[in-house]
Amino acid sequence: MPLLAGRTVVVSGVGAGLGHRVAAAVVRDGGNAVLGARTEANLARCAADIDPDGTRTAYRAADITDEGQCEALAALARERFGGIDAVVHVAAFDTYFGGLADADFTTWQAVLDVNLLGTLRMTRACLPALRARGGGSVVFIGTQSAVAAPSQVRQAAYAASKGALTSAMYALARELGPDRIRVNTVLPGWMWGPPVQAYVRFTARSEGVAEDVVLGRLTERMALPEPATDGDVADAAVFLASDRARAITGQSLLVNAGELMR
Ligand SMILES: NC(=O)C1=CN([C@@H]2O[C@H](COP(=O)(O)OP(=O)(O)OC[C@H]3O[C@@H](n4cnc5c(N)ncnc54)[C@H](O)[C@@H]3O)[C@@H](O)[C@H]2O)C=CC1
Ligand SMILES: Cc1ncc2c(c1O)C(=O)OC2
Repeated sequence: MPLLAGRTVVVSGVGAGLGHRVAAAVVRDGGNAVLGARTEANLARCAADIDPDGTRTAYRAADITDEGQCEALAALARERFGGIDAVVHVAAFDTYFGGLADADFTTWQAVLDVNLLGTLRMTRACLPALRARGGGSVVFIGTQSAVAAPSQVRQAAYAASKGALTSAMYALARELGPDRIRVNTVLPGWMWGPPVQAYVRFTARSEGVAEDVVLGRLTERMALPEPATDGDVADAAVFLASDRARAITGQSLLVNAGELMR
């Protein structure tokens, strides 16, 4: 049987990068994907791409800083597909990098409001539906920067927001375990998708070096020759979302081509 046959998975933060890949993997593996993000045009494009017939996707604009919009996304899943089996939280404020000395704490608060509280808001909105199914799976997307000195600097707010999410996972795994709701985290490292591709292009151009040189610097610390792609991270997320992970909860899974191994 396909991994997600008959299952409905809510995906937050469906833009050009990981969210699109998770949604695609859900449909590929036989599930229904309910897509949320702030920009409806991106959602329509994603749905048309992964499900041209429109039978296994539904979408609506949902900003995870707004509780009502989180609840509306969960309601859409119930209306369209009769419930929720899993939620994968991709949405994140991941573009802000700045040092502590010149920190603008208003921005730092916004990072926490999206990455930490937004993810928890969205989780809460899905809880009644997950409970009604007799169990389910919650998948957070963290970052390797939350668990080790990263290959990036000037991102204390971002790393802290994702680290707090990983910590919340432990408490929630215990809290929701009796209802057979599992809570796990995928920790990507440098993930080869549109945002990192744009970073490599930008850095190569601004330093006047070839893109291969910049990519070489990123992969230097990895055990494997190439970085993980957003598709690799999506595959880990749909595994954790599926019943094949039925005995796995409260766990962090690094998907980073072995970057921290040496
Ligand atoms: N790119 C990388 O190498 C890494 C990415 N990550 C994490 O992976 C996930 C996906 O990242 P990418 O594919 O790189 O970037 P992305 O830009 O595709 O993903 C973030 C998405 O969240 C959306 N979003 C932002 N604020 C939102 C809000 N308030 N409500 C709803 N949606 C909102 C954005 O519009 C975007 O579509 C993020 O959680 C990111 O923190 C973690 C480690 C490395
Ligand atoms: C948003 C983001 N971009 C790039 C990277 C990370 C990240 O969290 C990370 O942990 O390692 C590389």
